[in-house]
Amino acid sequence: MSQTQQQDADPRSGLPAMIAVSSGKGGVGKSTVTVNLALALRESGLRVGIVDADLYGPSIPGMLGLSDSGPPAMSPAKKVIPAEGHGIKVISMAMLTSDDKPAVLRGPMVTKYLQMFITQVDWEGIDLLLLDLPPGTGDIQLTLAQAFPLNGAVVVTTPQDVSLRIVRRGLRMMEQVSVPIIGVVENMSGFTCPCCGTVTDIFRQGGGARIAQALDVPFLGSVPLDPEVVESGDTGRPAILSAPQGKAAQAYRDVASALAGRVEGGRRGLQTPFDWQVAKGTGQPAPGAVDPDGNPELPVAMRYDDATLRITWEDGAEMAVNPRDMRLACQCAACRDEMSGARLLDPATVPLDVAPTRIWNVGNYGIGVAFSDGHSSGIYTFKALREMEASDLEDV
Ligand SMILES: Nc1ncnc2c1ncn2[C@@H]1O[C@H](COP(=O)(O)OP(=O)(O)OP(=O)(O)O)[C@@H](O)[C@H]1O
Repeated sequence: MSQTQQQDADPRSGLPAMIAVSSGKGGVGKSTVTVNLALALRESGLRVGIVDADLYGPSIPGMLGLSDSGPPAMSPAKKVIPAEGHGIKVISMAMLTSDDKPAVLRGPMVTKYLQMFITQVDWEGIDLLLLDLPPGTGDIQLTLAQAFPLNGAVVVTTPQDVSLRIVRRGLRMMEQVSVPIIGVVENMSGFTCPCCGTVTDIFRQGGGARIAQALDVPFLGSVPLDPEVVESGDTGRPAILSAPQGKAAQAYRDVASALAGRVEGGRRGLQTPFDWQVAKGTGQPAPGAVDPDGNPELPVAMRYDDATLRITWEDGAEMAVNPRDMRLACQCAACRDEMSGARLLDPATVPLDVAPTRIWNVGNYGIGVAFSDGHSSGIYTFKALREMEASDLEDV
């Protein structure tokens, strides 16, 4: 297969919208929120899939009654067919390993599995993929945020004030890789009495809303602590289905509609993913809207003419980038010494008319560029690109 053919078959293109569900620490009910949200969104007409990205502690199949689904089958197009429980398609490490064989994976394998879960699974027809992340802010979270253009992240927390610091860490990580925070969900907020339905606050109430306010992100709603939720999770029939009129089910529906509203209204910048074959003139990313109060480090349009890459930023600023300056500014390990930052690339080896042949998005925070001199390992963050405008370029 030629390089061009490979590029045409970019497995990231045509992916559904993706939302990560994360939490600063384990046991706050993130997976339970994920399955119930998926079902609530399905009730509202969306076709939803779940990627159980908690490779070391997969729990989604059990919650959807799929504990014995066995290894997944392959489609004629050689894609993995996800299992389906209560109308929700799901892929999980639990389907690939048996219970008594825990997944022991080193970093590169983690990346490989996550990429496989997203690009090698038949998600055809799915509108929205929820990614149930493992708790915390480690490798898996970063890999996903960097490799795929996540539309946003939902952070699940419990009401106690002590969660604030932990949630803040999670939000910062998402911020660093430009994944927008869709909002905070407070779980186990108040206890619902199974006899009379009265809600009693066990922890100090409203911690989730306070966290959201303190960190200046939207609050999506609270889900009560409800024995029905535990029971239904254990039996593979989530609360939305087993007690559809219950307080918890109603709370999940409220969170789902707040989430859906924010996803639809919240798309900004260039439309991602994109894989722009600059040399062939195909796949140019569709532009987003300019907003004078917008993000100065978010590109909303890119075009290439007159041997110049022209970028429009959300704040309306226009920038013209010379492709050779861009090539010489490459920060990849082949072009820069990782320790000292000194340039390893000899400018004399870069043709004066070097041009980008292909530009693709890297997550939500940058672009990868393939140049006509054959170099394609550089990543240009939006922040670095915007700063190129002001910086003195090195002598060439
Ligand atoms: N609103 C709720 N009311 C009562 N119990 C709940 C609620 N939400 C979750 N739980 C229970 O809390 C336990 C942990 O939930 P879950 O596995 O969803 O957490 P998690 O944050 O995904 O954990 P981890 O990331 O460590 O796997 C489960 O037994 C679940 O049934």
